[in-house]
Amino acid sequence: MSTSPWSIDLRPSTLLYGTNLKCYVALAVIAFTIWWFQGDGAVPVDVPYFKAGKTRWMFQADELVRESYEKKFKDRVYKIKATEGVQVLIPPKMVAEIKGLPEETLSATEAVREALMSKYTNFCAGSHSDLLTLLVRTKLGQNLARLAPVLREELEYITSKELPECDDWTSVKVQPFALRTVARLSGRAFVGPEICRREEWMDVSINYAVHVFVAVVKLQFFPAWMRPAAKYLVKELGQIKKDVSTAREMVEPMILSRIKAIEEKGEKPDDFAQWLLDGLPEHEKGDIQTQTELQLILSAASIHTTNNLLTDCVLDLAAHPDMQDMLRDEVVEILNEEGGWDRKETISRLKKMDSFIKETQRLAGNVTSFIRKVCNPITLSDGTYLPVGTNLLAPLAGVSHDPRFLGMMEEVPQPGKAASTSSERDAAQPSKPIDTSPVDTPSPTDYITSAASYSEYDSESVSGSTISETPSIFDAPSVASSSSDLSSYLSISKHVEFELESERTPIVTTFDKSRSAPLSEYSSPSDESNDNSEKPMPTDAFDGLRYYKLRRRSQYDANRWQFTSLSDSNMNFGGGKHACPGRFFAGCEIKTILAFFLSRYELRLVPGDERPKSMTIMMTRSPNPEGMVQFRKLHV
Ligand code: HEM
Repeated sequence: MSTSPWSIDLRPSTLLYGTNLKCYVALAVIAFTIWWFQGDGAVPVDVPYFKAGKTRWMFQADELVRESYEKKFKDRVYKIKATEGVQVLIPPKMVAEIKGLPEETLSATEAVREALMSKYTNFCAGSHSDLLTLLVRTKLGQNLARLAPVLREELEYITSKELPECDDWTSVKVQPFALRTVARLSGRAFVGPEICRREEWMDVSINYAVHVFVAVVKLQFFPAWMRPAAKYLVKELGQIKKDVSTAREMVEPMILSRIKAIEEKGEKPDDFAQWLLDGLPEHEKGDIQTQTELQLILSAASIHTTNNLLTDCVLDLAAHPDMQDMLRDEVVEILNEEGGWDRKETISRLKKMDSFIKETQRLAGNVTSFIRKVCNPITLSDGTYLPVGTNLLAPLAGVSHDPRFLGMMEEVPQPGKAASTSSERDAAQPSKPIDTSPVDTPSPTDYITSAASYSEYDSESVSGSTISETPSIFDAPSVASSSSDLSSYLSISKHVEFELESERTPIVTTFDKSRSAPLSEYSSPSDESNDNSEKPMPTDAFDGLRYYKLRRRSQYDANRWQFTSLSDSNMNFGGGKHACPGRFFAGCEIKTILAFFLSRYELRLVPGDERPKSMTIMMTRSPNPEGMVQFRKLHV
């Protein structure tokens, strides 16, 4: 019998009936009570508490984080009791201090492993995580131009099959359609056309992440010491294993035939599966299990994140018909030019759309970001001591409404002196910036970093955010663990360095007034946005051109406020070495889909409805899966 994701499937299944139902309820109550009273098991961190019940964290984390940030703490470090244990929230200026710390001191991998309970869910790229990230950032990022027409082809295919005709206004449930669309397009880039159109692939690539998430939520109801036994009550753990074996059945013949084709004809397809095969050390090329698991992890990292944003964009388009007209004009002008869809720079020229997507993400994006675990003690510049085991988060839901970080105020809090680690203190060295990479140096106006230093063109095509983020062989000991692995890794690494070098624009290191010169590209007198509405709207309002207007201010701003730019106050893609390497692909995918919709349909909310509200479960905010929008074919 199918149960809701919240129920626990106890065997035998008859347990759910008759007197056994009482037993089930009793067990659920016991589990809930234990969960409620269980200690958080967290290390003591001497910072103020924002008092709130765990259930608030569970169902209203967005309001909770925003309230705690806005009403009380803003630039101070504080903590909240969460279902995952006590979480320490750090403001942007502290993120700036610590984001460059090495993995041995501040670990993203450990934090994710713990948050996703890898011990039980097996969700972990393990020693291949650096390779996975490197390939996404470089090979996938650099091939966006080649992929764009392929993605469009896949989009035409799925739309023709799954979107109704829409000759007149037709209601469409946005989230499920968008999810299948993103899964199909991503699948095309990840595993190629043979597999991506198979329904079984669609199913596992979407549901593997769902099963991991639900398993984690269920396991959280049990204290850590009960989980080794409680895992038998969580049916999703079994589904995860099944997903891997179903995926393996598809991946295995593909990999084997590719290895054969390379040997016999030297033929190579152009997709992630091939880049991964090329990137793995020789003795792992036949390791089908690893390649299957990495494909599922890649799908989990990319499909739901991209779909959530795409769905929110479609809902915002329907709620703002004026934006539709403006974006459609831009799309028609740029994409309808000769070869528009196929040209390398086309997608990056959709600057109003870029702004619109970024604004949607600001208001509907993550509740928190920068999930990290302290592995060596850190002392922040304000004296806060973070012991080993501290769980860190950035309070994104609060920061994203703070006018100081949206170019609306001149004065922003200055970064403090940098954090120090225990080894530095032990050596009695004076406090010095730990994150010494020039591009990661906070600017005086905001803690802007990394990708903001790349031009739009480079961001779209290079897919690198900072030089310091380009992994060196020294960053990847696990990949380069033997001499043959080393040469294999080196060959990727050299290739990558070369490509980055050749496409990179000069890195801007410190804030320079000359960069504030008005940007002629954005200053056309005929431009409808070059009017008295240059000022962004208040931060609670949806202003689709907010970032477009900011980008018009100077070359510096043109880079700083792109969808893919990172900063310590705009952390929807995280920050530092682990910042999302797939954001360029996500941007390309979303722009391609929105441009396609806009050039063929008009959209509106269902008459009488408001824009469907997002839902939050713990740190995850997602669009309402029932949310409807009406589509109608444009008659041009
Ligand atoms: C709108 C869509 C997306 C959002 C909002 C998003 C967000 C994030 C965030 C917040 C992180 C953690 C960064 C940190 O801790 O500093 C991350 C990491 C990651 N993302 Fe994305 N992501 C998106 C799309 C994608 C796509 C399309 C891919 C792959 C094609 C991808 C691949 C990854 C990978 C591999 C990591 C791990 C990086 C590492 O640990 O080094 N993401 N993403």
